[in-house]
Amino acid sequence: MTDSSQADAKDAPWTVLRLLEWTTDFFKRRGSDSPRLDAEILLAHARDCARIELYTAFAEVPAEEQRVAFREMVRRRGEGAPVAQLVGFREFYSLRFRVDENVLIPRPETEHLVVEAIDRAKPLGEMKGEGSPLRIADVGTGSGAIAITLAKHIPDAQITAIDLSEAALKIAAWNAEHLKVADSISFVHSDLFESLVDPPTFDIICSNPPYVSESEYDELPATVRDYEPREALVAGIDGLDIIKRLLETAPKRLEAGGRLIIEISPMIADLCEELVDATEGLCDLRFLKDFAGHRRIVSVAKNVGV
Ligand SMILES: C[S@@+](CC[C@H](N)C(=O)[O-])C[C@H]1O[C@@H](n2cnc3c(N)ncnc32)[C@H](O)[C@@H]1O
Repeated sequence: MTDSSQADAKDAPWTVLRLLEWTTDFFKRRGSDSPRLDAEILLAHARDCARIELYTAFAEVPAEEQRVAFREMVRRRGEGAPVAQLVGFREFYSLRFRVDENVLIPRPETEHLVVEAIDRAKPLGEMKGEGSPLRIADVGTGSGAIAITLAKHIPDAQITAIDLSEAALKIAAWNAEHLKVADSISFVHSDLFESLVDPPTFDIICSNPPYVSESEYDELPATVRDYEPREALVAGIDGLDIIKRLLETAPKRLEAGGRLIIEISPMIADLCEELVDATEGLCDLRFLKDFAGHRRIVSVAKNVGV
């Protein structure tokens, strides 16, 4: 490039395309896994448009206030803030969930759990027959991603969404209201099932529990560790504290033939298998793999006749 063409490039207007290219490069240098996507989501948010609309606006120069808003989000993203927290939402199973620092940002892996629950709901619903709605629990509901998605996809299900965090329950209830399924879900503040009086039983218990060990937590990227709630992630020295308690309680809380479906870390899959084998009342253990081919979901039934 000659001196004069370099000067021209420097003075070129900050079009949508130029902003995206500069920001992508900046995020790449900051170690983002998805620099272009991050840049597009933030710019679309600053312009209050759909991401796809940026593609027909490459030559446009955003208004000054949009650039100021964008610059601030880019700065915070550069420091490690998750994109979902900057824009205030995350897509999960094609639904838009509000998120903030009080809830785990829903992850794509958790969609495998939802698929398994929807698949299992069909035969269980047929067994119960019309007029007997399926009862489903989502233990550790966070933003409500699992409970709300199931309410959208399993007609007439009665869903109990439980969390130990009152702040998370408020976000989940807001999401249920805005996604128009509030009538199907009861939100309960509880340590697992402990506050549920007069033990209700469920046809399906779902949970994406905390499953990170203390030592793994220290190794998590700062964009997770510094921004998402520790209580949503860590479960004791081996990551199994909550899973062990869920397995212990599940046989009492499930209908015969009902299913417990839990997301796990692939690193504890063998230990989970041992724990399930040692739990009386559970049978038919299946692991579902994520897109990387790792065992990510445990799906296990309660023995008929227990
Ligand atoms: C990994 S997050 C999952 C959030 C959401 N279900 C999702 O998949 O995106 C775990 C959630 O479990 C909640 N939690 C942790 N310990 C709990 C307990 N003992 N009883 C109920 N909820 C608990 C946390 O507050 C957090 O919201």
